[in-house]
Amino acid sequence: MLRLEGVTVRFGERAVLDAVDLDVADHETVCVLGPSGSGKSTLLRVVAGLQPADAGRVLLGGRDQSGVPPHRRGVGLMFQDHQLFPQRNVAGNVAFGLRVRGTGRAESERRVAELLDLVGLPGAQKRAVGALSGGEQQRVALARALAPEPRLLMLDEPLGQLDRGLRERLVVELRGLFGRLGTTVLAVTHDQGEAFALADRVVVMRDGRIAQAGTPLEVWRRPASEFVARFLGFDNVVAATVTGERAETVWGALPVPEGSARGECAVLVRPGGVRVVPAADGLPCVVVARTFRGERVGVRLRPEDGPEIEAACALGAAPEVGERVAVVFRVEDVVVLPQSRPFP
Ligand SMILES: Nc1ncnc2c1ncn2[C@@H]1O[C@H](COP(=O)(O)OP(=O)(O)OP(=O)(O)O)[C@@H](O)[C@H]1O
Repeated sequence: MLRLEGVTVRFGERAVLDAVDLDVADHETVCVLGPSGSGKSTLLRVVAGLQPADAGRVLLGGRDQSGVPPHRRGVGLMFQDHQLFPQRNVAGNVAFGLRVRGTGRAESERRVAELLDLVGLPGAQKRAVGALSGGEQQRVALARALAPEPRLLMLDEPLGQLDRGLRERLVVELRGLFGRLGTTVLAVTHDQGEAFALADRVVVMRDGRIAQAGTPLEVWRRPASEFVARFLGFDNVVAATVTGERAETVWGALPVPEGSARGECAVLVRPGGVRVVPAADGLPCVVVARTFRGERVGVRLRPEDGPEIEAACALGAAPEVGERVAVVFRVEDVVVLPQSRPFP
């Protein structure tokens, strides 16, 4: 459906997109994740035809899009601030793209009603957009983007402005909706929770390049680099030398999965794999903080040497601040990070 081949965009000396290759299959939802300034919006703008590429090609349905203006690409765009037309009511907003295409009045009304049902706002045609809540406006913007039946729907921080509860609900609804419609979606977000919940595949960007692409589970289980691991919120990362089934680190010898590549690297331990044990049996640490995280307590531990360690403990089992404990590491939660490009 969509293919980017070596797409590069430069602003002055700086490559904001640096030889990006990306494929999006029919009916697939791909979420592009990355810190501010990593080039996510620029990627969408290039695909939409709003930003020319300095090198490389964008293909839609196998056709090179160079020279094809935005309105002829058949892509729908929904921006962060959803830019509804304030002087039009809900129906006027949703029907906008249909009118531009010359759809007749009766057909347009039918389609607007159908789309409003779809986004959970049945009968809202006559409501003024200014009187809608943030979440309702977001749904209207989505209905408007879907109305011309774009072959590719692109969303830029689609839920950025909304509060957490509403975002979590809408993500679930969107995923269901895209599945039912068979829409192909390329979305951009800086929120990993949102990307993981929405996407079939996530693409993590760093400085205009793809740092990792994979299913949410693959990326979560096996971050490809220290950058990706830290971006996903994993901070238990330490320099290591893998010598076989062990990795030598400043925290002592850590067990590593069978077949891990030997040599210098960084190693991540997920907090769930840090177990607090009786003091004689592991790496001695002092508890420096406890953070309540719902069913678990995040316990911050300071070893004698090396970076602090975060453990996720069961509610009743979390040690108190100031306590002296020891920790051991579960091999299932140890990940050898093959690319050790320094962070940040
Ligand atoms: N028209 C422009 N002229 C010069 N620099 C630009 C232009 N557009 C974007 N940039 C720069 O390119 C970089 C990437 O911008 P982009 O908006 O693609 O990042 P982003 O990952 O979407 O960030 P955010 O999450 O903050 O929206 C930024 O450093 C930005 O300042």
